[in-house]
Amino acid sequence: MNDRDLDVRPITEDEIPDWLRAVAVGFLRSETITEEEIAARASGVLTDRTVGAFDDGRCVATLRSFPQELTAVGGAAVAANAVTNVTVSPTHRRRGLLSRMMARDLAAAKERGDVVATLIAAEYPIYGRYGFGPATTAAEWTVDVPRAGLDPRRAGPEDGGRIDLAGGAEVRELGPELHERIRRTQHGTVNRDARWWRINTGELRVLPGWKDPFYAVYRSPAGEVEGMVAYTVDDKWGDAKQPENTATVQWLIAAEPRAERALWRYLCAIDWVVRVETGRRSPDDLLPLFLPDPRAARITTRADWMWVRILDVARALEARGYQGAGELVLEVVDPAGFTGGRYLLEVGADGRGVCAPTSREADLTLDVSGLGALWLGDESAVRLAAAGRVREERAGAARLADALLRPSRRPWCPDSF
Ligand SMILES: CC(=O)SCCNC(=O)CCNC(=O)[C@H](O)C(C)(C)COP(=O)(O)OP(=O)(O)OC[C@H]1O[C@@H](n2cnc3c(N)ncnc32)[C@H](O)[C@@H]1OP(=O)(O)O
Repeated sequence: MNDRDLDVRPITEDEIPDWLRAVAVGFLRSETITEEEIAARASGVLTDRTVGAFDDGRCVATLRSFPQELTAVGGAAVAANAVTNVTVSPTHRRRGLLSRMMARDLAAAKERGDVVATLIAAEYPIYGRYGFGPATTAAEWTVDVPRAGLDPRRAGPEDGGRIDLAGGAEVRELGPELHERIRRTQHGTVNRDARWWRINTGELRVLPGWKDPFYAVYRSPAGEVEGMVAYTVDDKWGDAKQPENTATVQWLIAAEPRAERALWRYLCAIDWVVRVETGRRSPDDLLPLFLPDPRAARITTRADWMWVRILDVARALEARGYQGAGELVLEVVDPAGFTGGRYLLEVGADGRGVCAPTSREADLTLDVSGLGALWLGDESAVRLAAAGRVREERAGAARLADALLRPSRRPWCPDSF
């Protein structure tokens, strides 16, 4: 059969198990997955947004999307089309199946009125061609606890707050409200639905090998829940029978810096723990500043994390907040035809922007993927201009773009999806 004749189409309920097996093949896990896993994963599949390619009845390519809310700079949530489970079986690679699935999914998102599409890229070179740009950076830190300079006699938070261990059910009860508060202030975060909390507290097992983490909750002096962490600890002993355990953070969220500080210090003060692995944080995370010796916290992994594809330039630029006031004309090149054109962005003294098509001369010309990289403020227009990825049509325009677009803190997307 010619590949062009392979059907790329939404799957039916009956096809979900085959489709899930194809995902497992594409991600090099195994072709056999348990009935329990199929049942748990199937509950998250929206069949009308789940496509597959079928060859002789066998599913050989997969992609699905789901509705998501992404926090823009300034705290507003925009409607995002989150793309995930992208695979093409090794037998059918490089014949255009991903391009066909992606074109279809992005067109549907545009039609629906989503402002952006998002994804976590397995490999850097895959998604730029579809207009996605790397929009957040993930930094994983390792804390060398004995070098951090913390007082080993310390008993707990010095600020009058307290830390309690919690069970999964309590996390499902307290976590969603806390996270909702946090995501309205942190650009780059995405919503966590009830399913996320069930999966991440082990109530819904989508992958084999779940190990119950410890959960700790920080309450402020007034008794308000302000922070939460999930972490596991390994079991390692040195030759001289000294404990050498590593605490690995699954996720740590905090509504206030004091909660963040208390939780990091709590982790660094657990007896036996000599190393704390932080999991995905922002490169400008506060963690090192909470330690007497900040050099004890090193970034050990750093890479692009969430990618953003702008589907509607005007709405995306109006949804976010800005630093300072000014005007900028952007010529956005979008070969896929979703949102290309020349736009005038006018930012007022209140930090809000108005954006509309214009016939004025452009200040900057950039590909829509470049705008995706700039939109959450992680990337710099000056940097992209230096690398030839943004063209300055007027001297100083990239510097002006940075002054408007880059907030004082980096975006952070703690979640994988
Ligand atoms: C959001 C997520 O789910 S991320 C997970 C992505 N999935 C994986 O990494 C699993 C393993 N890999 C795969 O399943 C496949 O290789 C995929 C899905 C990445 C690509 O699927 P394919 O059907 O081979 O891609 P397709 O043939 O449509 O390629 C389109 C273009 O992208 C290029 N391309 C595709 N994958 C890659 C890659 N990994 N690296 C570099 N270029 C790539 C192709 O060369 C082609 O370029 P061209 O148009 O210049 O010729």
